[in-house]
Amino acid sequence: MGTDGMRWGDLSDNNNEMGHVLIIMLLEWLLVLFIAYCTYEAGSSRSGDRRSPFFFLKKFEKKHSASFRKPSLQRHGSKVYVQLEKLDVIQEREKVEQSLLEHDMSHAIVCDNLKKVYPGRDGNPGKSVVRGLSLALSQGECFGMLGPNGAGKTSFINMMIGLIKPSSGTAYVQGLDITTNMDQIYANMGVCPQHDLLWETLTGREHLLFYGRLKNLKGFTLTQAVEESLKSVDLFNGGVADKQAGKYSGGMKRRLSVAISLIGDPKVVYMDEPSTGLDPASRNNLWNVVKRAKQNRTIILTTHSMEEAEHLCDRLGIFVDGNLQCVGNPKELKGRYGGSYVFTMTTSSNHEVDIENLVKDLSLNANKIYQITGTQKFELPKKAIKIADVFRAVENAKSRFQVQAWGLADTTLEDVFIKVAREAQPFDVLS
Ligand SMILES: Nc1ncnc2c1ncn2[C@@H]1O[C@H](COP(=O)(O)OP(=O)(O)OP(=O)(O)O)[C@@H](O)[C@H]1O
Repeated sequence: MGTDGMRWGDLSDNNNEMGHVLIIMLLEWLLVLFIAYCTYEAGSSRSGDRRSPFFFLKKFEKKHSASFRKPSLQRHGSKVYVQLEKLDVIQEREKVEQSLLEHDMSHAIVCDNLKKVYPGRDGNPGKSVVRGLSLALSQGECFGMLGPNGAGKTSFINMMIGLIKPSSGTAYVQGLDITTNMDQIYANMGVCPQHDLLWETLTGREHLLFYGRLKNLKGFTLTQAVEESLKSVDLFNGGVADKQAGKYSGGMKRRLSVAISLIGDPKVVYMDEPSTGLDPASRNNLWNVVKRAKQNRTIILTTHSMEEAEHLCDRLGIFVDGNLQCVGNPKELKGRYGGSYVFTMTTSSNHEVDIENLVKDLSLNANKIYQITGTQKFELPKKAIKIADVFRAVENAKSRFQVQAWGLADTTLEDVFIKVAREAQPFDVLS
């Protein structure tokens, strides 16, 4: 008949290998469990994108690459670009990496090394206009994108709204990937383009009804949303809403474009130079609309107006030649890049040298920002000068020659912009 088989007591018997067998089975079980976890994680990620089964190695990989990233060389045609990332930009990139790694949903928009290269034509090399933009924007944040003409701001927005495809990298809007889930993103996105895209023969109300329907609003909800929208941009009273858009003033058209971008309560809105071409009163009106709209929405706004940026935005990024040069709130940027006073003096042109000498006496480290027919502007390092000394020097100059005007001011956002844009150009391109 059969034997009793193995018993727990036999484990201590050196004549059988049962102890070893159990240890091997335990190790195999742990290994299979780990492989199953990796396979599951690789198949389920935010936005439905597949992750590498070796995603767990990324933590080490990222740390390694971050420390080597600072100055990097890129070749485009005959030009060599030196990328010198500033600490704030590096920190923003790390924030993006962390957010992606942890599936952090507190960010409404996450751009992950977004790049755009327009293909070259007639044998010319391609044009790189967005060179690896990494940005993480919180829910409810209004982010201002500043930059000189041709910096790549519109190209960036066009990628975000699905008009053009990124050449590499991607962005996530509320966890949805712009390269694969644009249809879902559209349902919760609003756009105010740089130039008003309106039908001259349709009224303001008809525009909003049309765009409201595109956002899946129907019946009473649609009528109510249109009415609220018209009221919020001051196009409701006096029958304005039922006038053809072709008869609207520039300010009214712009306000209608902003209203269109906000209909259906989208959680993410892009505004490309919303107040361009408006007179100060219309611009103030529009700013009030945007300010009201900021609650609970993430807005990316491009602008050439420093006043607008300071007025509306929680954070700003200065974008030059496809690269983010700095990022922070307006106060931080002024503090970081503005360790100086701006001294301006206007005299007749034959006293320009006297002014240069006056400034040199105040501080040998002063920098001339510009000189235009008798008006000179200098940066004076705050640490090196006393305001009283400046006043004394100006009084002294006034006793010797005619000073038409002068001023001493703290750094403005415009000074920061000029400084950052100017510093970025010579370093970025070494031909
Ligand atoms: N479809 C295209 N093909 C090739 N080059 C393009 C294309 N669209 C834009 N560019 C070029 O890309 C660069 C960036 O243009 P973009 O409009 O994105 O800049 P921007 O910062 O929005 O400028 P602005 O402030 O003047 O609106 C410019 O040099 C422009 O000529």
